[in-house]
Amino acid sequence: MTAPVALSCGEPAGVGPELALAAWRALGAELPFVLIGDPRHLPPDSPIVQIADPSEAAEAARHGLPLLRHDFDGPMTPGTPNPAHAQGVIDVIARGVDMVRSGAACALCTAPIHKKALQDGAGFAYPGHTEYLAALAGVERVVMMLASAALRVVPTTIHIPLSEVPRALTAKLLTDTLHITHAALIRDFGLPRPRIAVAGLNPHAGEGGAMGREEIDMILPVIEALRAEGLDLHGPMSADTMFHARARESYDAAFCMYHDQALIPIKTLDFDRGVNVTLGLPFVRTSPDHGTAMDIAGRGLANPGSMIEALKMAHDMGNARARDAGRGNPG
Ligand SMILES: NC(=O)c1ccc[n+]([C@@H]2O[C@H](COP(=O)([O-])OP(=O)(O)OC[C@H]3O[C@@H](n4cnc5c(N)ncnc54)[C@H](O)[C@@H]3O)[C@@H](O)[C@H]2O)c1
Ligand SMILES: N[C@H](C(=O)O)[C@H](O)COP(=O)(O)O
Repeated sequence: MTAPVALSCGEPAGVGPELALAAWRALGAELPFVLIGDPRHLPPDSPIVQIADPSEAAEAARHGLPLLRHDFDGPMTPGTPNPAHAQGVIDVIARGVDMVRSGAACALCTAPIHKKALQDGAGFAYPGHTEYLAALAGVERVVMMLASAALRVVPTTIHIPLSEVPRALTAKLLTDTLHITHAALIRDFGLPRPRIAVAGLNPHAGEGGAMGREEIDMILPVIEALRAEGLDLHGPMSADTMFHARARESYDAAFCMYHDQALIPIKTLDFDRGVNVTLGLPFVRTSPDHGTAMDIAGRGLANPGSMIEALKMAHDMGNARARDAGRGNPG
């Protein structure tokens, strides 16, 4: 029997807990996952099955939402984070990582956290899951990808102010991020020769140096060096014209320079099915593409599509990696 996906509860006052329930209603026992969280944070009368061990999840999922209990102190009001919950949210993520690293779970899926609430409530030192998971795994460099049937995107820089992006972009960062992306497209997305389109940083990809020199001084030399290694890279491309339907047919992933350059197109095209997946970790981690949606939390309005896709991707990738490991294939 395959291990379940571990689903961390995320911000209790956000839409995470209700989406876990909606995902169980959609997936049932077909795709066993276990929510790590506090049963009091789910809608009243939710069909929860509390379990003591992840190995019980598959059977439990036939009857209700499998839940590994993690108690939080203090009340939960939908839409308003309780600072007393912040440390618990962080601890649940770490518990999920322990489960997947021990083999008790096949992959980790994370419900959204409210970053500022964690900073204010518990001094959380990381801008998001991505950086926290890298620290927990002891990995220096990980990569954020958002993926859906319509598009895959990678932002090279992630959670930093826009004003700091040009300084943060270095040839080494671009090279490492492209290597990780390329390897993951082969290993986890089954693309033997992935085509990667690399965006420029500036309008019109710098217009030959008239609107910025990062393309000439750094991005193009990195592309040329990696092409010499055999990577199928195109660019630097003008970011404004690389996301229309015809352009998207020419590549498997769009490699972008900063957060919104990458995330605006995918959230515009496929907000209800986009999945955030962290590349470069020693385990599989996915998440829905949206945040805590405080404005609609607890009202039954949240669309579970992205959570369902995130659970499916976690399950499929986690099991594919386990099969590869069984065959002695490091991927
Ligand atoms: N994986 C994560 O942990 C993650 C991802 C993105 C944002 N966040 C965090 O979430 C918090 C809120 O961020 P935000 O307001 O920018 O983005 P958001 O995605 O929470 O909300 C943006 C808008 O989309 C709507 N929305 C979001 N999810 C929806 C769903 N499933 N169904 C229907 N409508 C939905 C919201 O109601 C809101 O109007 C921030 O703290 C942010 O950092 C966390
Ligand atoms: N950058 C992501 C987004 O905007 O959708 C989001 O903040 C998630 O980041 P983490 O997975 O690092 O929490």
